[in-house]
Parts: sequence; structure tokens; C-alpha cells
Amino acid sequence: MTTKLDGKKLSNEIKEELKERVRCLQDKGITPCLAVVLVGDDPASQVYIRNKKRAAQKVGVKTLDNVLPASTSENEIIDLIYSLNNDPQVHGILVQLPLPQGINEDRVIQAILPSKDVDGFHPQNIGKLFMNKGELAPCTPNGIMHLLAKYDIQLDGKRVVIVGRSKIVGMPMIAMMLNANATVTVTHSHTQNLKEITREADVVIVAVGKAEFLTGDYFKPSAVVIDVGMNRNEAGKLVGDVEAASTADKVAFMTPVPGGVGPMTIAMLLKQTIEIAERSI
Ligand SMILES: NC(=O)C1=CN([C@@H]2O[C@H](COP(=O)(O)OP(=O)(O)OC[C@H]3O[C@@H](n4cnc5c(N)ncnc54)[C@H](OP(=O)(O)O)[C@@H]3O)[C@@H](O)[C@H]2O)C=CC1
Ligand SMILES: Nc1nc(=O)c2c([nH]1)NC[C@@H]1CN(c3ccc(C(=O)N[C@@H](CCC(=O)O)C(=O)O)cc3)C=[N+]21
Ligand SMILES: [Mg+2]
Repeated sequence: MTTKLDGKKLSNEIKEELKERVRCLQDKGITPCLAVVLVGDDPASQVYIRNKKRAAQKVGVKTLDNVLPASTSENEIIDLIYSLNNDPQVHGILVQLPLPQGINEDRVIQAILPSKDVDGFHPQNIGKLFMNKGELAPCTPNGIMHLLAKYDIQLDGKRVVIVGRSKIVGMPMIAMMLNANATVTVTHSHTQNLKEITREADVVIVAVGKAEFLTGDYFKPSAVVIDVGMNRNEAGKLVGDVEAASTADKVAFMTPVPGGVGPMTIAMLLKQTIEIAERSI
């Protein structure tokens, strides 16, 4: 019997609480506002921007979408960020990754004012996170931590294996799991014998970006499987990085795709935007 880690349900509960906090801000004349920068047409970013807009409306967070063509230059993106940094109406700035080929992502991220960095990707925020003094936590790993806590899944002393080391997911996940006193292993494209490593794990976080890449035989029966992947298969269906058919009945806990990590990412993004707005009082 596998327990579904229901991110959709938890995210709805969180959004209800956030509505109340937005009402309090509104009473003080403040509307929390998130500025989004999307350059190009990454498919996962399209899903994100659409669902995020709907969720923000529901909660009462204003969104300013800046959708730019893939041909936009690095300096144009940075100039836009500077203007958002200086706009007192804007509380949070989110630059969707990946940026198109040829654009230096690190330079763009460093242009964001650290106090408006809702994604927590600025080196200053990442540094604080690794020192366990985080203020703005990256939304996807933060959502995963909330989901694990909701289902009383203990991390202290547990073996956590993270598959993928991206700026968005894998790397900040390392810090949060270490801060939770887990024993952390990070795997990536140079890793050998991945299956031997994941089979030892109590918790496996998978963020590879390859449709149904890990099958049920990668996990032990008591494992908790967190599938971050957001891919389209040949039939155009949204699937994760874990093959649900061979895994879903085999492990102890698993996130569905859709309805798992994705909605939690959005709830954390809104929560963090509201927290920045609350600090402005
Ligand atoms: N649900 C949500 O809220 C979110 C979903 N996503 C989705 O999650 C997935 C991952 O995204 P993201 O982290 O940005 O992806 P990236 O492409 O930035 O990173 C992929 C990571 O996987 C590693 N990798 C690639 N091949 C292998 C392999 N064979 N074995 C082990 N590791 C491998 C890469 O290693 P190396 O570093 O060596 O290249 C890299 O670290 C995507 O499907 C994305 O759409 C992303 C963010 C949020
Ligand atoms: N700076 C930055 N931060 C990110 O967090 C970030 C990013 N860039 N670039 C793109 C990826 C992808 N991502 C998603 C978040 C939610 C859903 C989501 O809402 N998923 C729904 C899909 C529902 C559906 O439409 O069927 C679900 O899983 O249930 C998808 C994808 C965030 N990302
Ligand atoms: Mg990348």
C-alpha cells in the first residue's frame, strides 16, 4: 500500500491561510505583488506561469508577467530586473529558469535585489541557506519539506538521496536536508551505479528532467519517493521523472504528477511573496 503525498490538497489548505494574510495586508493598504520574468518558451515554465497566475488570483497576490522573446539580450533582461528592483510596488521578483542559450543565468540572478528574491537563488540567499540562516528559501525544495512534514515523515538520521543538482531543486535541497539532520547523498549525470545508491535510500528526491527515468526497481519498499519532474511524454501527457506504473504500488509514500510537488512550489512562492510584503510594514 502506497500513501499518496497529496500536494494539491496541502497547497489548497496553505492558500486558504494565505488569503487571510492578504486580507490583513490589504487593510493596511498593501497588495502583495509578484513580478515574473519569462524569456523564451521552456514547456515546464509555461505550465508554471499558467498555474501560478490562477493561484495568485485566488489568494489575492497581484502578478506582473513580463514575457519576453528568446531573442532578448542579457542586458535587456538585467535592465528589466533593475527597474523591478526599484519599483516599490513589487515585492517579489521571479526569473524563470532555464534562460535561453547564450544568456548567463548567474549574472541575471545576481542582478535581483536579494530582499526581493522570492526564489532564493541569489548567492547571498543560497549562502545563508547553507549556513542554516535562510530567509528566502527556494520554493520547490521548501514545498517538499512542507509536504514531508505534513505526513510526519522524519528526516533526522535518515538516508536521503537527491537525484539532480540544479540551482532550482537539487542544490538547495542539499542544504535543507542537511539542516534537517539527514544523511545526504547527491547524484548527477556523472554518477555511476545510480540504482545501487537509490535502493539504499529512505527518501529519494528525483529532479532529472527525463520522462519516467527511474523505475520501481530503483527503490526499496519502505522508501519515500518525491518526483519533481514535469515532462511531456510522446502522447503529450504530463509525466514525472519516476515511472508511476512500476513504482506507485511498491513504495511507502509517493508524490503524484500532477498534484504533488508542482502545486506545493506555487503555494511556497505565494507564501514567500506575502512574507516579503509583510516585512515592508
Ligand atoms: N514540480 C516543480 O515544481 C518543478 C519541476 N521541475 C521539473 O523537474 C525536472 C528537473 O528540473 P531541473 O532541476 O531544473 O533540471 P536541470 O536540467 O537543471 O537539472 C537536471 C539534473 O539532473 C542531472 N542528471 C541528468 N541526467 C542524469 C542521470 N542520468 N543520472 C543522474 N542525474 C542526472 C543533471 O546532472 P548534471 O548536473 O551533471 O548535468 C542535473 O543536475 C524537470 O522536469 C523540470 O521541469 C523543476 C522545477 C520545479
Ligand atoms: N525560477 C524558477 N523557479 C521555479 O520554481 C521554476 C522555474 N524557474 N522554471 C520552471 C520550473 C517548473 N516549475 C513548475 C512549477 C509548478 C508546476 C505545476 O503547477 N504543476 C502542476 C501541473 C498541473 C497541470 O497543469 O496539469 C502539478 O504538478 O500538479 C509546474 C512546473 C517551476 N519551475
Ligand atoms: Mg538548467
